[in-house]
Amino acid sequence: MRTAKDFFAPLAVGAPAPVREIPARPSRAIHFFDPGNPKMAAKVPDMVGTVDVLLGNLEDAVKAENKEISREGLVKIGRDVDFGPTQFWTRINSLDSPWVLDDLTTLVPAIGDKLDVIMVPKVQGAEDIHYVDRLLAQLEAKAGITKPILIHAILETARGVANVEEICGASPRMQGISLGPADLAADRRMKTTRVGGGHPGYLVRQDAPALAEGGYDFTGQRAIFQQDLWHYTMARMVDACAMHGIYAYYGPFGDIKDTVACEDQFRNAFLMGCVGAWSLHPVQIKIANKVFSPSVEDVKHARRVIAAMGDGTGAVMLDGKMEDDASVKQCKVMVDLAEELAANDPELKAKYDAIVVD
Ligand SMILES: CCC(=O)SCCNC(=O)CCNC(=O)[C@H](O)C(C)(C)COP(=O)(O)OP(=O)(O)OC[C@H]1O[C@@H](n2cnc3c(N)ncnc32)[C@H](O)[C@@H]1OP(=O)(O)O
Ligand SMILES: O=CC(=O)O
Ligand SMILES: [Mg+2]
Repeated sequence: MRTAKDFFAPLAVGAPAPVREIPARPSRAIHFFDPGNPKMAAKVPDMVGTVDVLLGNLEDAVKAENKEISREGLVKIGRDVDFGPTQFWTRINSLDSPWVLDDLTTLVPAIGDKLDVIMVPKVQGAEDIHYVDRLLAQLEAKAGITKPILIHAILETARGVANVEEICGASPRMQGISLGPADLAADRRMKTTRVGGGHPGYLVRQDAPALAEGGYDFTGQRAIFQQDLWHYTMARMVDACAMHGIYAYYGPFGDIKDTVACEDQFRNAFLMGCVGAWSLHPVQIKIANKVFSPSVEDVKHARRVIAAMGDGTGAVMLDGKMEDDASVKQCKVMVDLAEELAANDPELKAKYDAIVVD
């Protein structure tokens, strides 16, 4: 384990100094595209400014025979496109794959000055982050890169979940973590066959009504309540990320046509502390942008509480509810996020600016 004195030292002579704090940049939707798919690649320049993160995916969903074409496509996009306010990320192949070394040794020299974050799939423990950390430092030094490339890990193995705290704290490059429900389900031997979302079989059933003569009626209709399969993992991930000052994300929602359930899944993540989710299809960008932006009502309420609480200490009654130091802190989280997002999103800024606090 690196000692505190060494934690922020560059891991290669000539590599840029690691950041001390992960910048709070908007990342409501991490939009996946295959850089080797000409139709998707052609859409990228026009998506700049409409989405917070554009991620060129090289891992799963790219056919083995197309890995090199996709990598070359990503280099071309990285060189040609001006990303403006939009972040540019990539997802490399897994660390045990035959492609990952070429991914890193090609991408960093070619477009390392454009890449904000590298997403690493199937992370099992801190050792995986240490490997990428050192290699990135060596490649950055060799290429003369001046801004350190950050690392984002996907939580999609049972061992990764068991080690999530150490993964989050493994390097000052750690930007955040996404839940990868599809691979995680397979690795855990869950009996689901979908990409994220709920499952109708994972439920709690209303108690059977009692009979007048004693006993219970097990034959009638009873309400069922579908439960969230991902709650435990999401909660562990959010706590681990918050503890290390990095960001948590829900990952993919594969039922592209079910925009309603997608919105629900994203909203659960937002409420639990995530800052964004993946978008697999352009239709999911709008959902993420909406859900991960505080609503006008929430911002208005938060501003009222902050105003009513003065210096932020003590207790007041507002609309019949007690507010105190802890509710002010929650309201500040909401208002700070709103301000961060509005700084990049004029439409959102206009909505928040129009709020009148009574
Ligand atoms: C499961 C765990 C994971 O690892 S999830 C992450 C890996 N998966 C991915 O990255 C999947 C990315 N998305 C896709 O491949 C496609 O969106 C899938 C889901 C296959 C659907 O594609 P398709 O049947 O073409 O959809 P469509 O006809 O509605 O497309 C309309 C136009 O939009 C385009 N489009 C589609 N997806 C994207 C995208 N992600 N980024 C940019 N453009 C996209 C299509 O090419 C199509 O374009 P056009 O109108 O024909 O010119
Ligand atoms: O990569 C994402 C997943 O769900 O698997
Ligand atoms: Mg996966």
